[in-house]
Amino acid sequence: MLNTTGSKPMQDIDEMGDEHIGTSTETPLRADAFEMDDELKMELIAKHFKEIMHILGLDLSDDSLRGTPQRVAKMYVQEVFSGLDPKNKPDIKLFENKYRYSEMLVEKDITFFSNCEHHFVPIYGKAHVAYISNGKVIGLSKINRIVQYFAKRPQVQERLTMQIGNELKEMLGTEDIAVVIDAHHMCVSSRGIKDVNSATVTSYYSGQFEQEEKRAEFMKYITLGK
Ligand SMILES: Nc1nc2c(ncn2[C@@H]2O[C@H](COP(=O)(O)OP(=O)(O)OP(=O)(O)O)[C@@H](O)[C@H]2O)c(=O)[nH]1
Ligand SMILES: [Zn+2]
Repeated sequence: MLNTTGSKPMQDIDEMGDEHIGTSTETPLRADAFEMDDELKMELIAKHFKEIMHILGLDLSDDSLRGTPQRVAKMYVQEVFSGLDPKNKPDIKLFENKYRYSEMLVEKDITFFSNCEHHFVPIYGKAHVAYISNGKVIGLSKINRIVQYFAKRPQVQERLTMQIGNELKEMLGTEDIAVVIDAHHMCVSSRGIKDVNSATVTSYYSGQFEQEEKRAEFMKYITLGK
């Protein structure tokens, strides 16, 4: 579901901070989020980032700083926030479960890097995912790709966890999905409270994973060897 505040022109950035209380697990995007192409987005981000650097008092004629606005713009659009755009969603083909494998499949220790939407600093950690096939099987690397796609957005960990869970549920046509994310937020470690040791754990359980026994089995696998 798209945020309907997006009917405003993109230039109207002073009004982009409108309060919008959504109940969805979708990332709150403006309706016109993809009207600009990536080239124009990078050009405008670079322009505004240059302004931020200028306001901070940095000398943009310095050799090392001169290219930074363009580097940041490219990094935002093509790398760290590329998962905002559905055109970058991984193309995933499923297979028939011809082996009739009926136990859970666990893809664990998927390293990801995301960014906190409150401070725009990194969140990094591990995602552990499991599903029980309802006839369809997914290539292993595609599970990692789904995690990376949703991580490459400004995020809160709860939403990241649910977006991965919901996507797998829909794609695989099974209710039986588990996602656990164990992550560090640099907004907690490098600033603010500056706690370098705490970690945040979130989970998504549906279908058979709502049973204590299945969760315990999943937990056993993700802690194997630790
Ligand atoms: N629930 C949740 N909170 C997050 C996440 N990432 C960051 N936060 C928190 O979002 C909150 C934002 O609080 P504010 O009080 O508006 O921000 P702040 O003044 O920078 O707060 P401090 O970090 O305590 O200095 C902070 O407590 C962050 O730790 C996340 O993924 N999930
Ligand atoms: Zn933060």
